[in-house]
Amino acid sequence: MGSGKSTVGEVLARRLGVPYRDTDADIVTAERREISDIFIEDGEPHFRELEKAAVREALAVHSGVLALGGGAILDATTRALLSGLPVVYLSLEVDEAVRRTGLNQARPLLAVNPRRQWRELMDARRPLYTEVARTVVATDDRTPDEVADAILDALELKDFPA
Ligand SMILES: Nc1ncnc2c1ncn2[C@@H]1O[C@H](COP(=O)(O)OP(=O)(O)O)[C@@H](O)[C@H]1O
Ligand SMILES: O=C(O)C1=C[C@@H](OP(=O)(O)O)[C@@H](O)[C@H](O)C1
Ligand SMILES: [Mg+2]
Repeated sequence: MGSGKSTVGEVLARRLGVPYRDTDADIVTAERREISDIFIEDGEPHFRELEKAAVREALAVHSGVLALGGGAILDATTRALLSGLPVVYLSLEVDEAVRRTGLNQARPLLAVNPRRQWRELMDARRPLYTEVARTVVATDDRTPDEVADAILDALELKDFPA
């Protein structure tokens, strides 16, 4: 959360001239309610089911850049679907994560004590991100454009689509 998946995903897709899609946005559109409302009204397990289906659907029909929500990789089926794809793990440190997500109530998992919550989530998830990612790109001192550049470098796509 806050590493810039949604922001950089869009920049990257534009650079590559391919479509962009974000599974959180897909869920919001399909449900006609915000992610935070889904968490409040139906709980996190229900959100995770919606998320798993949204990722499966997007991977089946979308070709381009896909931004996932930060917790999507908690699901083993999702991790299996991602294996072999050029998955990028956008990393960042806690100070910058809190600066970026700050007082934003859109992320229900960070609504109370964001610094501690973010650290705990990351400690649990880091091994899963590392497991599914082809490459890790640090985002702390980079603008979204610079992060997109670093991704293109890391995936050796600088000359795409030539
Ligand atoms: N490289 C960056 N530098 C500074 N701010 C950023 C950067 N990437 C994203 N942001 C900002 O951080 C917030 C979270 O970005 P977002 O793309 O929603 O992250 P994610 O989808 O990983 O949760 C947004 O306000 C966005 O404008
Ligand atoms: O990390 C998480 O568990 C979540 C991250 C969010 O997406 P971003 O990573 O795009 O903020 C969103 O899917 C939801 O609030 C849960
Ligand atoms: Mg996002």
